[in-house]
Amino acid sequence: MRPPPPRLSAQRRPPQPSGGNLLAPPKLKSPTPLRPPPSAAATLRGPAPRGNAATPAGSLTTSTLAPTQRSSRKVILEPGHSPLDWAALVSNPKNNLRGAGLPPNLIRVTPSLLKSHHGRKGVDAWTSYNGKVYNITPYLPFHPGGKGELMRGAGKESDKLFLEIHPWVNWEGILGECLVGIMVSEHEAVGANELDAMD
Ligand code: HEM
Repeated sequence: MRPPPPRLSAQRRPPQPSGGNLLAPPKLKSPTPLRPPPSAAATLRGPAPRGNAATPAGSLTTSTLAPTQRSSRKVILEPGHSPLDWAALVSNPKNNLRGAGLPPNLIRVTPSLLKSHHGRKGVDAWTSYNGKVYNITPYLPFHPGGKGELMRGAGKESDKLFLEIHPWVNWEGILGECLVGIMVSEHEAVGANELDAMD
């Protein structure tokens, strides 16, 4: 038979689970004060992954991956190329981030036109995502994964690569100002290459 637990005044003692004589850990109010507010850069990304009670949304302190699988492939960006610097660049309408020599309207881009924008020999690098074509050249020095990684999508469709690596990144939020046009099949680009002119 167990000895009776030490007597404590009923007022001072929190309710105990039956059979337990350990004091409950102090209760934290809410996790919010422990977390810093989201950075301006974070607002350019998509919504934070949703968590559950064990892994609250936004908590990145735990991972189910082995340490070797977790190593980040982010690069150190040159000074002046932070996400905030990019945000400042895109917010200035004087910066033409679509590239020189394009009409103000969106253009029709055939697979061969996309392929010709490979990013070499002074030619801008274009890539497509969800059927839209973007000039990625101005974003190259700002890409947190490095220029080389981003260039893997140059001259071709990037949907698969992008979604494999960071499906949470808000593509349109970051590259919206670099939108060049939309993908069409090879024979659809007839006449003037301006979308308005067709309708
Ligand atoms: C060919 C396409 C792309 C490839 C192969 C690629 C590759 C990568 C890699 C390897 C990283 C580092 C991930 C890590 O280990 O933390 C990264 C990070 C990142 N990339 Fe890309 N990327 C591509 C396209 C893009 C595009 C088009 C954007 C913008 C619209 C973008 C925005 C970002 C951002 C914001 C991060 C940081 C992610 C974070 O902090 O969680 N990437 N990328």
